[in-house]
Amino acid sequence: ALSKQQQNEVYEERHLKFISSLGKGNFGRVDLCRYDPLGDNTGELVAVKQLQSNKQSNMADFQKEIQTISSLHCDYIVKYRGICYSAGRLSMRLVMEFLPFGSLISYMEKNKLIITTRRMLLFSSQICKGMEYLQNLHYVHRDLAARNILVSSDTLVKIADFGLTKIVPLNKDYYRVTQSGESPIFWYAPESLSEYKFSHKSDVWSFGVLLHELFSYCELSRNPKRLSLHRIGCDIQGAMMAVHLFNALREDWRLPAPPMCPPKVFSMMMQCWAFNSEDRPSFSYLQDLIESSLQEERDGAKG
Ligand SMILES: CCCn1cc(-c2nc(Nc3ccc(C(=O)NC)cc3)nc3[nH]ccc23)cn1
Repeated sequence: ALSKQQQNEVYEERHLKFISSLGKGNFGRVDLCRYDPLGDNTGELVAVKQLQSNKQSNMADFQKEIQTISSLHCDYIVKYRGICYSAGRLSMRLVMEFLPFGSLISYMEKNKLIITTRRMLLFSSQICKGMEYLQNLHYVHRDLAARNILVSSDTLVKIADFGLTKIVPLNKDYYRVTQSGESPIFWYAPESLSEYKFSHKSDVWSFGVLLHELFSYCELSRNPKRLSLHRIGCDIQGAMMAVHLFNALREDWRLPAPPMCPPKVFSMMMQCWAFNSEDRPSFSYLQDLIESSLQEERDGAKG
C-alpha cells in the first residue's frame, strides 16, 4: 500500500492522454502523455511507466520501484509525480516528470561534435551527486549505465529507472540477489559477477563504466558490451560470458581508454575499476576528482 504522501498525487486515467512511446526500461514501457483535466490541451506533459507483463513478481517489483522513486527528492534524480490507477485498479501506472531531451545515449550521439570535455565533466558531476544522495539513503542502484541517464536540458542530466534498485540492509554493506534476470553484466563489478553481491562500491564500478560511455560519446562501436565481447570472444554464450568476463578482469584486463580521453578522467575510471571493492573510491571522493578536473579545464580555457 502507498503512504499518505504517495497517495496525494493521484492521476485520473480519463485525463491522461497518450501521445507517444518514449522507451523501455526494466520490465516496463514508458509513454509520453498529457495530463489534461481541463480537456483544452493546456495540461502538463508527463512520462508514464507501466508494466509490460502483469506477472505477479513484476507487479511486486513495480510497487517497490514506485516506493523507491517517490521517496527520492534530488535535482539529479528524475522526479516522481504520482500514480494513475487503471480502471480495474488491477494495474497501476507510475507518473514522472517528462525530460524533453531524452536518453543520454541519443543526446551524446546527436551532439558529439559540440559537446566539450567540460560539459561531460559537468554531467559526470551531476550523476555522481545523484549517486551520493542515493547512497546516503542506503539505496544501491544496480543498473547505473548511460541508457538509464536522461537529459533534462543542455546543462542538466538525471538518473532514471529504479527498476533494479535495492535497499542495503542496515547490518550489511552489500545486497545479494537471487535471480539474475536480464543482467547487464558488462557494467557489473567482479563480486557481482561471481557472487551476485551489490553494494555502493559495485555502483562505483558501474559509474566508471558510465564515465567510459560518456567519454566515448556513447558510440555503439565503442560500447562496453562490444569492447568486452572483443576481449572474451564473441562466441561465448550465456552464463559462460560472466565467467570469461570475470577471468579477464581478474587478469587485470579493463576497458581501453576512449580516444582523446583526458588522462585524469581515464585514471578516475581505473580507480573505479579496482578489483577489490574496498580499494574503489567513494562517490564523494570521485566528486572531488571531477571538480579538480573541471577546474583544470576552466584554467586551461583561460590559457
Ligand atoms: C530509462 C529507461 C526507461 N525510459 C525512461 C524514459 C523517459 N524518457 C523521458 N523523455 C524522453 C525520452 C525519449 C525521447 C526521444 O526523443 N526519444 C527518441 C525524448 C524524451 N522522460 C522521462 N521521465 C521519466 C522517464 C522518462 C524513456 N525510457
